[in-house]
Amino acid sequence: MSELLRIATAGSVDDGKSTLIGRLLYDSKAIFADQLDAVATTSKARGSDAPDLALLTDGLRAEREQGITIDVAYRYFATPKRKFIIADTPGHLQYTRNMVTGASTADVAIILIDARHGVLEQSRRHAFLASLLAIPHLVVCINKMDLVDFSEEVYEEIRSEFEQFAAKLEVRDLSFIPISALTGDNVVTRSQAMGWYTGSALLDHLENLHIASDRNLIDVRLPVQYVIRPHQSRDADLHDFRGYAGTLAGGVMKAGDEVTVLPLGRTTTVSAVWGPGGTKLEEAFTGQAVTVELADDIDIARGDLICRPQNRPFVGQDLDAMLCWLTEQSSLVPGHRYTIQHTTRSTRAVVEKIDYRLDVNTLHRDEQVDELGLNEIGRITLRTQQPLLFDAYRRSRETGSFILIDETTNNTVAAGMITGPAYQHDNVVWHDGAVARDARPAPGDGQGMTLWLTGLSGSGKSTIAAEAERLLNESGRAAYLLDGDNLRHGLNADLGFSAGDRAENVRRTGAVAQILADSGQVAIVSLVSPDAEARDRVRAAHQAAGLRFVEVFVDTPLEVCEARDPKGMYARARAGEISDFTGVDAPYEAPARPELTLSPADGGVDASAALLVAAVEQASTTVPGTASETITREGNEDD
Ligand SMILES: Nc1ncnc2c1ncn2[C@@H]1O[C@H](COP(=O)(O)OS(=O)(=O)O)[C@@H](OP(=O)(O)O)[C@H]1O
Ligand SMILES: Nc1ncnc2c1ncn2[C@@H]1O[C@H](COP(=O)(O)OP(=O)(O)O)[C@@H](O)[C@H]1O
Repeated sequence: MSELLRIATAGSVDDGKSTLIGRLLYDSKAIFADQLDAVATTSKARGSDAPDLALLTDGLRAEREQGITIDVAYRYFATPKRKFIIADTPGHLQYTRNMVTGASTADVAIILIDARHGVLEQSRRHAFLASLLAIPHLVVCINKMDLVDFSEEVYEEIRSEFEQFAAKLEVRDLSFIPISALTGDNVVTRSQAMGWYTGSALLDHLENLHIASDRNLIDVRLPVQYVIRPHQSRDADLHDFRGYAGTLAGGVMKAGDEVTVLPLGRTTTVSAVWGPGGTKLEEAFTGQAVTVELADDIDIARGDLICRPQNRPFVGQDLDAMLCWLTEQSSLVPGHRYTIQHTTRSTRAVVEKIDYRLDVNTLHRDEQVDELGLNEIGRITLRTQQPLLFDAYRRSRETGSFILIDETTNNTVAAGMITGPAYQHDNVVWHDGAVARDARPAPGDGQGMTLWLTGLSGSGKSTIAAEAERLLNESGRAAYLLDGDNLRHGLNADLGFSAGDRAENVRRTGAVAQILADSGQVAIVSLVSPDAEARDRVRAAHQAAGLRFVEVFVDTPLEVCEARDPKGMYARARAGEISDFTGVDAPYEAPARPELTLSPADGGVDASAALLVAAVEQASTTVPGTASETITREGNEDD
C-alpha cells in the first residue's frame, strides 16, 4: 500500500497556488479527461492556447465564494509511488483560520513565494503557522522563476532571507525549490532552464519525503470513543464481548501489553486488538481505528484513555496553550465559559488569562491584551471542569490539541495547541530553609553528591546505576537513582529529543539531583545527556552550591550498544522509525575530563557497579564544591 502524504499549501492566489496545484494534477495525469477538456475549452474561449491550470481549482473557489461552508477544499491525486491529499486553503484574510483547521494533520506544508516579491510578511506568517502546527516538513517553492530570468541570485537571496527567519522557529525539515508553476519548471519534471539547481523537482521531492518516522510510535494513547458492552449484541457469540473502540492516537498496541486506564489508574492487560470489520490484529499502529479487549472488567467510559503504565499523559485541569481564535462573531474574553472538545472527551472550560498575543508576522509578544479577535493567536491559561488526559502538542498532535465551542451558538470558536500543564509560577521567591546542610540527620554519613552517568543508549547506564544504588543502600548509604527513562514519564514527560529538549532534560534532572545531594543523599543520574556543555552547566551549578559532582562516562562503543539493543531502539532508528537517535542520527559528545570512565572491559555489571561505589567513597574525601579529581582505581592507579 502506498503511503498517503497530506499536503497543506500556503500562499495567496497571486502567488500561483491554484496554478501549482493544477500543474501537479495535470502533469501527474491525475485529472480526468473531461475536466481537462473543459479547462482547454474555457482557456481557448478566454483567448489562450495553453490551458489555464488555475481553472482546475476554480470550481472549488466558486463554491467557497458562495458561502463559507467549505473553508478548506481537499484534492486527491496519486502517482504510482504515492497517494496525495492537498488541503487547498484559500488565501486572504481567513488564511490563519483556514490553515489552522486545514493543516493540523498535514505531513508537509508547501509555502509559495513569488520570486519577484521575495519574502513578504505573509511568507513569514505561513512559516510561523507551519511551525506552530508542528507540520514536520516544510517546502518553500520560490515560484515565477520564469519572470526573474530563472536567476540563481534571486533564488539564493530569498532562500537565505527565509532561512534566517525560520531559524527562530522550530522547523525540523526545510527545503527550497525554484519553480515556475505556469511553465512547469521543477514541478513534475526537472527544469532545463535552471541547470544551477541540483535538487529534485517538487513532485519527486513529495514522492520521496520520508514520513514514517514522523509518527509517534512511542507514546501509546487510545482515547476511548465507544464502549461496546456485553449483552448489547444480539449475536450470541458476542454476548459477553466488552470492547473499547477508538483511534489509536499514538504508539503501538498488541495483545499481551500491560496497560493503564486513565483517569481511574487501573492496570490490566490487552487481551485482543481488533481492526475495522472485526479482523484480529497482531499489532495496531498510530492512526488506526481499533477495538481492544482487556483482561479485567474495568469501568471505562467514553473520554477515558488507555496508555502504558510507565508512559502516561498529563492528567489535569489547568493547561497552557497556544490558541487561535476562529470567528468574527465574538472575541475570546477571559472568564467566558466554553465547551472544550479534547480527543473524545468534552467538558466545560474557562480561559483564565491571556498571557500574550503573538504578532505572527514579527513574532512580537504583546502582553497587554484582554481579548483575541478573528485569526489572532495567543498564549492562554485554561481551566477545565473535568480533568483532561493530555500531552504537549509538540509531542502528540492528537492528544495535544483541542477546540473550543461556543455553548450558545454551537460554533467552533477556537483551535488550541497545548504547550503543557499550567503551573502557578508568578512571583516566586526562593526561601532559605532553617536547617543547615550539615545539621541534617542525613542518612549514611551525610556526604551528599551527584554521580552523573552519561553514555549512549544501551551503554549500560541504567543497569550499572541500579546495581550501584542497591549496593550503596545496602551498605547504609542513602542513594537514589534518577533514571532518564523514568523521569520522562513524569517530571520530564513534556520533553522530546530535540537538542533543546535534551538540554532542558539535563537541566531539570540536574536540579533534582542537586536537591537530593543537598539533602545528604547520593543522587545517581543515568541520562544519555549527549551535550557536554549542558552537563558542564550542571557541574557548575553543583560547585556553586558547594556540592560534589562526579561525572562518569559509560564508554561502551556504539557497535556494542547496537548489538545489545535492549529495547530494540537502534533497530527502529536504523529503520527510520525513530529520528534524532543518539549515535545514529544525533550527536553524542563524550566528556573531556570525566572523573571516572567505565567500559565493558571492566568485567561486567557487578565490576562496574563496584567501581561506582568506590568512586563515592573516594569523592567523599574531597572538599565539596571543588573540581574533583579523576577517580583512581584500586590496584590500577594508572587508569
Ligand atoms: N531519539 C532518541 N535518542 C535517544 N534516546 C531515545 C530517543 N528516543 C527514545 N529514546 C529512549 O529514551 C532514553 C534516553 O532518554 P534520556 O532522557 O536519557 O536522553 S537525553 O539525556 O535527553 O538525551 C533512551 O533510553 P536508554 O536506552 O535507557 O538510554 C532511549 O531508550
Ligand atoms: N558490562 C556491562 N555493563 C552494563 N550493561 C551490560 C554489560 N554487559 C551487558 N550489559 C547489558 O546491556 C544492557 C544495557 O542496557 P541499559 O542498562 O538499559 O543501558 P542504558 O541505560 O545505558 O540505555 C542491559 O541489558 C545489560 O544487561
